[in-house]
Amino acid sequence: MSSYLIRNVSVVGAAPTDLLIRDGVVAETGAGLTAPEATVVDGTGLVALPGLVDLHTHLREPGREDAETVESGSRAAALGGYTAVCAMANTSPVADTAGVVEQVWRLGREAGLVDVQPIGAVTVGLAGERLAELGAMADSAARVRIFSDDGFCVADPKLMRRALEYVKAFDGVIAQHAEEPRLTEGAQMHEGEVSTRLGLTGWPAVAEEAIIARDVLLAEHVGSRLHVCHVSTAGSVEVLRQAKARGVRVTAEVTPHHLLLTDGHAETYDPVYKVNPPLRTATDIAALRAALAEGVIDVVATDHAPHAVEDKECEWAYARPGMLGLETALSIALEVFGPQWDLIAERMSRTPARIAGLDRHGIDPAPGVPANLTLVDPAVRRVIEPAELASRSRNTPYARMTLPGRIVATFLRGEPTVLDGKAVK
Ligand SMILES: NC(=O)N[C@@H](CC(=O)O)C(=O)O
Ligand SMILES: [Zn+2]
Ligand SMILES: [Zn+2]
Repeated sequence: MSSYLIRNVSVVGAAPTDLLIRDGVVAETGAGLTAPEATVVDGTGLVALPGLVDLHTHLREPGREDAETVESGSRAAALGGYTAVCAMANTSPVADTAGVVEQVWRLGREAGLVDVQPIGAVTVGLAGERLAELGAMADSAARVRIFSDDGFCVADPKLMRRALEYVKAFDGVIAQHAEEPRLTEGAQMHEGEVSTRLGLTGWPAVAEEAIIARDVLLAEHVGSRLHVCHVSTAGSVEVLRQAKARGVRVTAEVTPHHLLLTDGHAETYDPVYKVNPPLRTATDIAALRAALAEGVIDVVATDHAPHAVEDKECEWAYARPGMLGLETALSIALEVFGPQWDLIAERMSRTPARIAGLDRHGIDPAPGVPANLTLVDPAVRRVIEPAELASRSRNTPYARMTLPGRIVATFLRGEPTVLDGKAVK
């Protein structure tokens, strides 16, 4: 195995030091280290973070390899500073058996660019009718601990209760896409002033908040772990705040786009802004930012949702919801929060690693720690060019925007997956 000496780097915002990476771990830290055999990386002006961990990634394989593969999504993740991603189950076939989650896990190992941790479906075929083989997925080589029907809500409260009870045995967690389907029939965007003006059917905030309120009560009742996907409204934040104050075992995520973009973008009728849950208002954004800073929302998760051109570049009503996220998430975090490195490490690495049970990730670089880390240049501002993204899809809402921060290098188990801002393989 090769060794790397990163010189003069700031670890999570602290005073610059050297980091020696050898045999897959951080071997030494300190000023003026020497290691003649090591490849030297100049870390001057760079910040080292524990490798980012994404709790919510759509990799599209198996089934929609034209939109993304485990390999292309892994490369996008590494370029975005990630060392681990949790792959959502809404593939084709659905990841609802030990066989499919093992296939995704194996493809992740073969690509070797990030650790791919499959998420298992809660119900067979995401149909919301009967529980999938949760135990078999947990016992498989993929060791699934997060289960989600993401894309759909587990709307039936009895099924949700049984799923929460079932995963308690192995400290699993149910990640809920909170959307009461009866309240969002035909919905095209956030229900509010803009939807009224445009005459588009609205997706009301209460459709999300009602499910979160129900689910925190269910999680409390059975003493199990709930994770809420892509929280998007100020009202949801209040429900979560109260539940956490009561000691309910609930965690929550917010996406970069819900921290930055409003429903006003729908006025362009550009389907790149169509997403589930929909972009909300400036008031919601302010509440989500405050909640993330306080810890009422635990993590930033990308909900990276690649879609092929024909599914996205069409009339708004027919376009699939979802947007890319992996290659821009850190830049959006910097845009929104500035160089609050400890907050960024906490919300994008340490806490998501803990929620996913990925015990070799989310640990700040220090002697003896697995060398899963990323180097960020916060001084660079870059223009986002969709054609330059590693994702197979192009549906970024940040096209031609200038954003702060660039990932210079990413290391997975001591080997670079990204160097000089470029994927190594
Ligand atoms: N977020 C989205 O708008 N779309 C996701 C599904 C989901 O996260 O609900 C997708 O799979 O495309
Ligand atoms: Zn979802
Ligand atoms: Zn999703």
